[in-house]
Amino acid sequence: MFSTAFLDLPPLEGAGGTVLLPGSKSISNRVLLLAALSGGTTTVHDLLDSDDTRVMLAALRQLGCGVAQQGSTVEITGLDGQLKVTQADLFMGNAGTAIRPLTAALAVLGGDFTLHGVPRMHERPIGDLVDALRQLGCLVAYTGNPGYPPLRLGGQGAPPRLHLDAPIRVRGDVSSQFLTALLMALPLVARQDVVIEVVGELISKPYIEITLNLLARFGITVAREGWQRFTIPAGSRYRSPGEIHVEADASSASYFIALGAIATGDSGTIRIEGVGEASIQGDIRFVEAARLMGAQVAGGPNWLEIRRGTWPLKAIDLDCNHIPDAAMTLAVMALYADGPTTLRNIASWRVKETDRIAAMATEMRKLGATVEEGADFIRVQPLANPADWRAASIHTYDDHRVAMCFSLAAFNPAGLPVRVEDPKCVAKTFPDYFETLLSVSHTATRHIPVICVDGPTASGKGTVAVAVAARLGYHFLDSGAMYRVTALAASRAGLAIDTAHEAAIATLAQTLPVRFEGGKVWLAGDDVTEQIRTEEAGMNASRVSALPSVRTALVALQHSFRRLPGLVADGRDMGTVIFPQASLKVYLTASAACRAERRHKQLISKGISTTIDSLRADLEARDARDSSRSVSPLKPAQDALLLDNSEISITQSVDQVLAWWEGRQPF
Ligand SMILES: Nc1ncnc2c1ncn2[C@@H]1O[C@H](COP(=O)(O)OP(=O)(O)OP(=O)(O)O)[C@@H](O)[C@H]1O
Ligand SMILES: Nc1ccn([C@@H]2O[C@H](COP(=O)(O)O)[C@@H](O)[C@H]2O)c(=O)n1
Repeated sequence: MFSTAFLDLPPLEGAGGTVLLPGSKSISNRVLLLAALSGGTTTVHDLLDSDDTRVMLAALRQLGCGVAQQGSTVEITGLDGQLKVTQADLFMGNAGTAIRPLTAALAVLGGDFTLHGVPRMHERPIGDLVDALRQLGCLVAYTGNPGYPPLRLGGQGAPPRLHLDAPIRVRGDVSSQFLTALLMALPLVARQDVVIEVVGELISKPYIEITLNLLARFGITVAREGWQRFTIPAGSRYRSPGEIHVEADASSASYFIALGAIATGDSGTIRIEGVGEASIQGDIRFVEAARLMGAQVAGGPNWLEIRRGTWPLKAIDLDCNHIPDAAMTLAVMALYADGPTTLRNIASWRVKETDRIAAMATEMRKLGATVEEGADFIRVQPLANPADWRAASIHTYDDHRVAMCFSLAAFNPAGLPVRVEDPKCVAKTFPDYFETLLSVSHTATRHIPVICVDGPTASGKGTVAVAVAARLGYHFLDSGAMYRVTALAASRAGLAIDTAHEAAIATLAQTLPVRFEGGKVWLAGDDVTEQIRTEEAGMNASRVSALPSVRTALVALQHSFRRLPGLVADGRDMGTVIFPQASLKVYLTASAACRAERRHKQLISKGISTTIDSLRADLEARDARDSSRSVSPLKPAQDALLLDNSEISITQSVDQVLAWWEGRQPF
């Protein structure tokens, strides 16, 4: 997951490949609660691992359920319809799919519970559910603003006396989650037939279909008359199915369906696995909307394949009540359409993680689009000409879907980058979204930004480059380590490091079995991280690096680090030879005395005893060889910015490099 303050997506062009999507949030949290309310143990496979499911799992543990997790498989040992713990303070984060059904289930079971969440959760309405629960006879109190969490349930010792004779009326026109909550809670008390009547036009019916489908898997068959009246039969009782698989998330699929429709088709198709035409999720109908806009979509029961069809995409005017979450993706697709697109019946967007109608309109305007918004609709004019597009920094409102949708703007025909602020907000449903997107996206190499940090020995290049890469979410190339590993491989092969063995060492370098993983360096299965860090290894690296054929042999390996979303490379010739077109080149230096002192401290801290004088002599000898060799000598690139950090801290050095970088961004 990218935990950086922002993620700069370079302009993207093509896309192709297979994506495995995380489990559906709606199904995951429903299944967890149903398993918790059932008796015995339910093994849940392919569970989504996200903020919202973690909130639900934490609550279930607090309530006394058994929870054993291994990867994406979780075993829930349920409560069999009886509370084990009758008092708890439950943190619900911003998970609507957790707070609503838990409120209903705990309210009908009795006990004394408080449920609260993050500030945005306290702005999300729950009044219609509370009204329905109060009709039933449950004790529910608002401890903050009326109509919104936090809530206190019960608190009077004895379980509530429920009035089940009359139909329980609940509004269905704000959120379908209130009806879902009742449908999941009332089987716990169905000593007689329990009837729920929906007041107003029920929105988001497909989510109710998911609820009914899953209830059936757990032994509850609800009788339904249209979408207005639901009856839970007397004697209903939760029965665990033993094992259950969670489908991949159909709304997460929408970004990749859109990707297939937008990205140039040369790179092939986008294949989505884990969800397909047999999905029980309503958002699978996003496929129909994408086809209307021109996407070519083929599919099987649990897979989809998408490629670009009509281009530009076709503008649509669509009632999106059946796909409220996935419809946000259509709004960004509309930027690539041949006319204005209107998405209607989306009032529920206003009460989601943020006011999504306002958020989408505001952020699309930053990209240059003309957007009209109403209480329950949004109309987007396409950005027909490349010149209409603007590079924008997209605010994401702690809303995963805003972040994911706007990543698709990186395919703009103007070749502009897009900044996504707070990219970790995708953790709500799809923690590895950006990694997945970038793994199937392509762009011209020249679009992938590179920052070069060159300079003499021990000037702090590695330290600064690693920190800059971490702040930007970029890859890191330690080119010196390649020369160090090559020298080690040569000595392991019994090759003296001299011109007589240049060809043999170059051959070795060309197929060097080196791997850089999690801060470690591996040579053919050996962890050589520490071994290559000695002063002797540095000196050998300097000798090997003076051999021209060895340098040539290592070029392709260094270029292979230039991957999306960007690279920070440290070495001696990053800016002069390896990445001469780099977007930013920094030549980092410090006085020899300062560098010798730093290296001394570094080695002493590792328990290696040495003297400052000998280190200074070594590093000056190394710099002299590196600067005077015939190929790729150490020197600042003509367009490098010089940074002498003798008198400044690591943090100041990093901030300076980032400030230079920011100064070159178009946002
Ligand atoms: N202002 C500073 N900027 C960067 N590094 C500093 C600074 N002050 C102290 N250091 C320390 O200097 C030491 C040398 O840094 P580092 O190993 O990153 O240098 P390098 O240039 O990559 O070395 P080499 O050329 O051997 O690869 C580290 O222990 C680092 O913490
Ligand atoms: N781009 C580079 C990087 C390194 N070298 C040589 O390798 C030696 C070790 O490098 P460190 O950065 O790990 O200290 C260095 O002294 C150079 O001789 C290089 O030539 N080009």
